[in-house]
Amino acid sequence: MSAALHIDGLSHRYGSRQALDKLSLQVDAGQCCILLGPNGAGKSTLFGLLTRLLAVREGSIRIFGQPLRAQALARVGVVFQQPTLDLDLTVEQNLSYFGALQGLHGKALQQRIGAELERLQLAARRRERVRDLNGGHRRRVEIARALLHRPALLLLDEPTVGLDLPTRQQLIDYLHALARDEGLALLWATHLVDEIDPQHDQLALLHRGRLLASGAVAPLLADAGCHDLGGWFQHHTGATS
Ligand SMILES: Nc1ncnc2c1ncn2[C@@H]1O[C@H](COP(=O)(O)OP(=O)(O)OP(=O)(O)O)[C@@H](O)[C@H]1O
Repeated sequence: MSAALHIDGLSHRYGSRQALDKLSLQVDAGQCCILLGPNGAGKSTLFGLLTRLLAVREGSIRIFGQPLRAQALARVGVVFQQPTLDLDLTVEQNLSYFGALQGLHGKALQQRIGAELERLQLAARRRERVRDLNGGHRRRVEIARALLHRPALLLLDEPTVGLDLPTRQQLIDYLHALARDEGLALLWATHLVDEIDPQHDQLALLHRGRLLASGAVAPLLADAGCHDLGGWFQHHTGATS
């Protein structure tokens, strides 16, 4: 079976600045891959390439074995770093608009909206304007929207930025459960090691555009002679997480 996401030899430069350098990475169905990297590591550049905001000039990206075209992107959900909801529309209107773009209509669309809002404990907020929601609720609406068309691969670019600790923890648990219980493949960019589930997650450490290490947590720590992920991150990047 093809990997959910297969990246091979991917490079990208802005003028003379090499933002990504021959990155190869694979994420399988049911796997949560945490893409760790300090500021400027190349995480947003990678997300730009994965979502076709940037053109792939060197290397390749395949989604379930397909090249990165509209058909393959239909199986992908994305939560960008910056919120992209329309604040003057209600939760339902934001989701309806997006659902229609994904080819969902009528009863089926209403059912999908109801189901995702219910799962994220947002059903009571359905008719509220997004402007009236707090940051944690807005993020949950964005996640509901990204899952509306039942993607098999979910891309998350620092999804917990700006949230308080309890809200962050709820989201972290919810996202991990999507991989563990529902078989989604997740690629989740962050610079916070406390978002990692050391038992189940795969790690990919990006630094100055290059993949320094990847794999399961325990062998990576053992290889580097480190006892915890904070120390491991610092050992490789010189940065604190
Ligand atoms: N549009 C651009 N033009 C020129 N250089 C850029 C551009 N976007 C990013 N870069 C550079 O490319 C490198 C990778 O940046 P990128 O934003 O992908 O990193 P990041 O890991 O997402 O960082 P952050 O966590 O700060 O968002 C950095 O050196 C950055 O300065």
